[in-house]
Amino acid sequence: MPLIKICGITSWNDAKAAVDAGADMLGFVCDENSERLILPDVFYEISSRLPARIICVGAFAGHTHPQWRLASAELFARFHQIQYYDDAIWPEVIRENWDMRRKVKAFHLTGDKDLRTIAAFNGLVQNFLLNVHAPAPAGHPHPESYGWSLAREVHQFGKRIYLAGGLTPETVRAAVVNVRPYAVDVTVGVEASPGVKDPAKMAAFVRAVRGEK
Ligand SMILES: O=C(O)c1ccccc1N[C@@H]1O[C@H](COP(=O)(O)O)[C@@H](O)[C@H]1O
Repeated sequence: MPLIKICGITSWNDAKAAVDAGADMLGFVCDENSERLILPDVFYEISSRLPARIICVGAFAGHTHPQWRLASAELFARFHQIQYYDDAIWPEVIRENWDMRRKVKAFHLTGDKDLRTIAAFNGLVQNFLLNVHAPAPAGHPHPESYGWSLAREVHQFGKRIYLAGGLTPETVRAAVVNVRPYAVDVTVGVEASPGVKDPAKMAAFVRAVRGEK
């Protein structure tokens, strides 16, 4: 069974609902342009109240909020993992101190060419997050699962694969069966509105991952 990461948590109510639904990992977005930005003091408060089993992931892409750029090593230590796209502006404290086993390199997987980019990171991190949004070539026999078949090819690198990209309670079971990821990662598919989670959608997502009705 893959681990379940619910990303874009912005409040204690949403964090609690995600935990109650059965999430294993919670993602906290540090990008100042995201509708799901969380500030350090709110993250501190939420992370202080979470059960010990929950893995906290800091999500970095683009313009890291100034408060996060200046945040202390002690606060960053509350992130069990850091997930990052190449365009992320790194806080100094992460650049210098982070263990590769706790880094999750995120990629947009849009086609075959991205597999070569991913190969170049093979020796650098142990976890790959694949944000799959790959339109199938014209006439492809299985357009609905083309992106997942690309994601499956990434297993050749022997990394932990975190599968993301438009997953919903309706699609996640097929994604799990197709790709067999280490973890699934969802944001928009379990939201009521941008930055606000829907408890019923989170519960349905978890049931679907587990293959329950
Ligand atoms: O969702 C954001 O705003 C965000 C901002 C910065 C880094 C990561 C972010 N979210 C990640 O987006 C993918 C796909 O999520 P979705 O389910 O397709 O909405 C996922 O990895 C999130 O962690």
